Amino acid sequence: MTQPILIKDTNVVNEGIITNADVLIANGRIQKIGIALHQWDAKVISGNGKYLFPGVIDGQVHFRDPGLTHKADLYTESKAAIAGGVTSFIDMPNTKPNVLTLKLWENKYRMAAQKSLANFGFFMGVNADNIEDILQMDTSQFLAVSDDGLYFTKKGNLLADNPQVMEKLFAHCQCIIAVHAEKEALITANEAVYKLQYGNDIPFKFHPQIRNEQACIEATRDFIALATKYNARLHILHLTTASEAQLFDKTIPLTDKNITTEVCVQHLWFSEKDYDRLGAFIKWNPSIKSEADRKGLLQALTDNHIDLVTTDHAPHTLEEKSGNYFTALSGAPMVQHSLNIMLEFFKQGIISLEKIAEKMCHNPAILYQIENRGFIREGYYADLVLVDMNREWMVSKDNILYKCGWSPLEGTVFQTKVTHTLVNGNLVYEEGHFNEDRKGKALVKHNT
Ligand SMILES: NC(=O)N[C@@H](CC(=O)O)C(=O)O
Repeated sequence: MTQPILIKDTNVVNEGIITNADVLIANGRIQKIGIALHQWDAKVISGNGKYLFPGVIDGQVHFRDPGLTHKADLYTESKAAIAGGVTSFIDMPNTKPNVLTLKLWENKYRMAAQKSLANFGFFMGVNADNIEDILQMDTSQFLAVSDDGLYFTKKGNLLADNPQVMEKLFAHCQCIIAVHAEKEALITANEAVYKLQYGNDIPFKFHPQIRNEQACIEATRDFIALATKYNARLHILHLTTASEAQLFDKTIPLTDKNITTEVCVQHLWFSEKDYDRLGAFIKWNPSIKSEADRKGLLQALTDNHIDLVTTDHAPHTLEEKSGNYFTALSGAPMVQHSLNIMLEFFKQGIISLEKIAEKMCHNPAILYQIENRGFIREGYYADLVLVDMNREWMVSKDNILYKCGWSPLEGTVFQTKVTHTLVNGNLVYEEGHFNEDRKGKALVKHNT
């Protein structure tokens, strides 16, 4: 039995409102939300002046375990996540080997149960190599299948570039199909044009012209058409252009949507103007695009064209990020700072706290049908984040927890700070200190 925890006198941000309340936690769950609660044997945490959010659920991360653990692993990255208020994550299949079989997928759950401090779920990988096997399986057991990142190991194997594979998958898959929507053929043609002029040393600022809007929107349009044809459940990962966002219906409630999408914090935070300063550090796929796209994506998020905020946390070592346009790997770490970024937008008057909770906590739980998480409700798991809304700090090497040890945000001053993070009712993070006794749990999919 662990000691109960009583968070006193805090501002609870949940389901569209902010209320002043106490929250009592025992046996891993939220026992009671109310006024002037008492519990004689509880550890009391003052929430006075602070804001309590449901733990963030990051719907897209690359924690690199197994096989790529020189740059990240389930322990290091889950720890970084928790320091940033992320209590659950769903990890992508482009680990080594790629997660293309049931055995490898189950193995990831076994590993995470030993190593991860946060709760975990795993995408099942799907591409041209394993499509027949996938369709023999009960796909409803997966939170989702995804092709994300798999093209790194075998170029040209993106779903968007394999019409026959796509048709089969969309016709038969019984779970969410989460896709990386970029047309590789267009990108390769653009690369060739810039290569003629610059050789291998194409300046990074041309990344959005190479991995351009057209490559994204054409792929996104095709995926939507296919999902509509088969009435399939499609989720487009990491949207990067304002025009794509308009393809998604903002009027349908999330529970009724068959076609959903997300945006990553980096595409809300950085834009084209940052390439000169940060170069390869902000080379992502899909690319960081124009300032108009950045603003358009923020607008599309607040007006509900976009359903989720994720990170696509994709760490690489500094060595892997050095080199020329072609050799510097795409992706960067983000999971420790995503809530901070969104709270900075709140400070700028762009988004409300309630909307942040909706897009980062409630909606991932609804979209991936995650049982008893994502909300501050009696009986739900106590995955909670307490935030001091007025504490400045600067991202620097000595507070970055990623195994790769760097962030494109170094030098950024945030005005808010996570002070406490609870996972399954355990106080795993408190003012810079970790309690690593308890590991995270597998996310469970509910049946409705
Ligand atoms: N997003 C990235 O730029 N990189 C991802 C792969 C991917 O999502 O394409 C990675 O795994 O490094």
